[in-house]
Amino acid sequence: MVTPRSLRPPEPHPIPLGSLFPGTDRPDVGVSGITLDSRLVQPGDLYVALPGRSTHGARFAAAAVDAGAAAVLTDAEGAALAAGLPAAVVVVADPRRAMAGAAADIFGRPSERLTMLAVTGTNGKTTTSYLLEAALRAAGRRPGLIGTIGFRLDGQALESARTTITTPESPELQALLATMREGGADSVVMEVSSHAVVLGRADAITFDVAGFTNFGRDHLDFHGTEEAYFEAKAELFTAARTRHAVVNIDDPRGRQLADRVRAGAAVRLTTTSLAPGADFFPDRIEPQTDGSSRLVLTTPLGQLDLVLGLPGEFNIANAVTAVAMLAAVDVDLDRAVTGLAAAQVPGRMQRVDLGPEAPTVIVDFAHTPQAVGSVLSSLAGRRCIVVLGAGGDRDVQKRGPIGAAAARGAAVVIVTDDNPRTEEPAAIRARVLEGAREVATSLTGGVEVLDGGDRRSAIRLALQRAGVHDVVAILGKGHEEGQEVSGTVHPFSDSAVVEQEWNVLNGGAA
Ligand SMILES: CC(=O)N[C@H]1[C@@H](OP(=O)(O)OP(=O)(O)OC[C@H]2O[C@@H](n3ccc(=O)[nH]c3=O)[C@H](O)[C@@H]2O)O[C@H](CO)[C@@H](O)[C@@H]1O[C@H](C)C(=O)N[C@@H](C)C(=O)N[C@H](CCC(=O)O)C(=O)O
Ligand SMILES: Nc1ncnc2c1ncn2[C@@H]1O[C@H](COP(=O)(O)OP(=O)(O)OP(=O)(O)O)[C@@H](O)[C@H]1O
Ligand SMILES: N[C@H](CCC[C@H](N)C(=O)O)C(=O)O
Repeated sequence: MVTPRSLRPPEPHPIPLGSLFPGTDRPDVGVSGITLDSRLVQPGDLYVALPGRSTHGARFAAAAVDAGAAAVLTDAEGAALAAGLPAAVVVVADPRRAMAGAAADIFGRPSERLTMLAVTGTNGKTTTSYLLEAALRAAGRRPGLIGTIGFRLDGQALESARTTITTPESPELQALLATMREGGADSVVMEVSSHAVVLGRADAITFDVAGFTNFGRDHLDFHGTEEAYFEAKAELFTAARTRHAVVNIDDPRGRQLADRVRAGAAVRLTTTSLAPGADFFPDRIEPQTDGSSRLVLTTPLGQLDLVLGLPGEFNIANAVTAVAMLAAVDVDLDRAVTGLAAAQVPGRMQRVDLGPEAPTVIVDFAHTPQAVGSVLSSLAGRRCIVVLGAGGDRDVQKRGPIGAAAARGAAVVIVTDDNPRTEEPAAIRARVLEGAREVATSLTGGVEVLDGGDRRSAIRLALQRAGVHDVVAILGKGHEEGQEVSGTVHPFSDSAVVEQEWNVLNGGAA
């Protein structure tokens, strides 16, 4: 079977172009779908020709029309490029913003018939979304899930080719919401990245609740400054975008956001924290030997007992945020929290079991300095060997701090490649190594910092160096099943490579 690049509801319902753009000179043209990629055009689509970083989508308008596009939406520059096309052309000042409204209308405004829950924050979006999904299902709801790992309906993966994009562009997003609604979803949990807010991907949706997990260093390549990055996230908590804000106030940006929402008085506010002083916080945390925790939460609705299967204090914070979001949309909490005991997230604090004679191996998606720090502090108490790098074509300023966070939390730091993309792998490693070495030389404990070369070799080295009582933490790629090098994605799964290299080290076949 060919995996579809994007999902659409099976029965298109054409609507007149004039109902989308009342000023158009071709109001009767019927439009039954929408896309911003000429390669994905289906007959009857509105092709949105957007200006991009490398080219203008209008250069592909002729190909889109050949593929059956009924109309083209673009800006003035695009209109000049698309002049003479045998299709209706609608010209607006900001086609990206217009696209979101048109996508919602074309697919029947599905979000208005769903309970919509958004999660944003530098780290924890995917984890919190999975916790929400598990809890909603335990409460008898049928949730859709949209995020970095993919799309799911009621716990089952939907078949669709994926990149690592967290929040799809509005045409794909609205089509997905409609597909989920037609598939019986009553609610949708989605990750909303800061890119998505700036690029208007989730415009035309008013969420019932939006949750804020935390704020740290990432994506300065896209946003330019930390302030702009914060403002992008804060925008999700305005009345045009959500009815209720659930804000974790454990970091200064969370407190700033909560103050702002409170002062604005247009959006209901619930605060969460790991400590007293918020509406929802854990009153008691009892760690269990298997990594799970028994929690008693204080909430405005009374005390709530629950078991959280995911290890790590930061996951307790994610769980508290999830519970407060469920309360905000009136889900039966006593039933919902029973789903949190068994909830798992692929590639997040994932244990790779190599047997009783082997070190403990953890695969985790930590790819920010803050996430690396949280994971390593959750493993404190045991000698830890960490394997990590940083992605190419992403925020260069986080590379040194990622190395530094690793050196602060581990006994041995093995620096390797993440997804180098179009960059020279050794140059990326050099920045991470530099950050790690700076910290290592300032510490008295004798942290060892090594250049592990390619990822397979680095994993092998870590396993060679680890004793049975040690922990090997392989960070940055989590659930990813490929490694992108110079435009090609090579199959690569950290957990599978760990198993292969362990077998080889123990005399077996790869
Ligand atoms: C760097 C970046 O943000 N790029 C976005 C941008 O692409 P671009 O400007 O490079 O586009 P371009 O290549 O110049 O092409 C211009 C237009 O022509 C179209 N085109 C191009 C070629 C063709 O044959 N046919 C065609 O129609 C393209 O679809 C595009 O609309 O416009 C595209 C569509 O408009 C976006 O999908 C794309 O996101 C890319 C895929 C991306 O990687 N984004 C990342 C950075 C991202 O969004 N990340 C966030 C953050 C996750 C987190 O929090 O960790 C996310 O939500 O995933
Ligand atoms: N609340 C948290 N605080 C700090 N670190 C966290 C938190 N939650 C998760 N992490 C760390 O961040 C990593 C990524 O977590 P997760 O995938 O849930 O975040 P995300 O926001 O969805 O990331 P991305 O935006 O890249 O998809 C985890 O593997 C873990 O190491
Ligand atoms: N959503 C994040 C994921 C990063 C994952 C890491 N493995 C990398 O490739 O940098 C990004 O696109 O920046």
